[in-house]
Amino acid sequence: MPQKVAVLGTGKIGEALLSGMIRGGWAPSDLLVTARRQERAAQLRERYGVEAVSNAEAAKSADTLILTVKPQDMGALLTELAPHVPADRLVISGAAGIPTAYFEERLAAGTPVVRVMTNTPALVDEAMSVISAGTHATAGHLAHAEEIFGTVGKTLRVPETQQDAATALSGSGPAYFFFLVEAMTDAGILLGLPRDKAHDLIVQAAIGAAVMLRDSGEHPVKLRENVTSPAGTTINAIRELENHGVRAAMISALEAARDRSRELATGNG
Ligand SMILES: NC(=O)C1=CN([C@@H]2O[C@H](COP(=O)(O)OP(=O)(O)OC[C@H]3O[C@@H](n4cnc5c(N)ncnc54)[C@H](OP(=O)(O)O)[C@@H]3O)[C@@H](O)[C@H]2O)C=CC1
Ligand SMILES: O=C(O)[C@@H]1CCC=N1
Repeated sequence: MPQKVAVLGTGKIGEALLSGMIRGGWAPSDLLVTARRQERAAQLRERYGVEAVSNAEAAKSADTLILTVKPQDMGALLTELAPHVPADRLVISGAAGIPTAYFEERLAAGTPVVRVMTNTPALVDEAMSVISAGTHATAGHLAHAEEIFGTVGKTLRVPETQQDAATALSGSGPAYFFFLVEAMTDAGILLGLPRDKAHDLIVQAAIGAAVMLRDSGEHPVKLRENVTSPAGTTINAIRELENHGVRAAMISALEAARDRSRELATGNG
């Protein structure tokens, strides 16, 4: 019998995963979704041909439950779910910050829990999903989580102690690149380019740089040196970035994101 998977709290991340699973060949009849609002449930039914059910029904009829509500909503969801989740269900949390122990304390003894931090490039099958096992999760459970999240991009197993750092790097990471593109587009406007042209130039530079980072096998320092001609334009820009402490700002920013992930551990954030 095929494994049934339910996505509980199907918002941005839940929908990105759901759509990726369907693109990856999962039958909509093997998938269930839950939503807090009726209109959202109807939208998901219409878009994907999946059944939208209550959280309790999902817990009873799916083998794997993927919880994709906000950390602050996780406590209420677990209170609702706990009486309905048999201990043989695999529970996968996609929430930032919340440790597997939080779920284990609230669900039946022995319930396998896997924690996953994915990111929004799941929408274009370029996610980075970082996966950790809870106390009762086996190699088989991790492999099942990898099979699910592998439909939307790359996966990597890490010890759970590294999850808050992973959240700061790859979970939030796309936002930093969007922020940079926004700032560089503003710079293009200052330099006299129309916004749409500035946007296209920066986005293509970003795509080119990303593909080189992924495929060239070169260290980022070497790639940057190759762009930086003696007495040229690039070194003048780099001097300004260093003068403004951009490297230190990045380190502090990611440290702040890691710390916030730790604070979300209680689910009350
Ligand atoms: N956004 C991102 O880049 C990333 C987010 N995450 C994590 O993913 C999780 C979801 O984030 P995101 O998708 O951005 O958030 P969204 O708000 O888009 O999605 C959460 C959804 O859960 C629904 N919901 C809340 N409570 C319940 C409930 N009791 N039963 C059913 N549905 C419920 C919400 O309904 P309603 O629409 O009514 O609010 C909403 O649609 C978070 O835990 C976040 O930490 C992880 C990686 C990246
Ligand atoms: O900002 C957040 O809390 C979520 C988790 C990682 C990305 N977005």
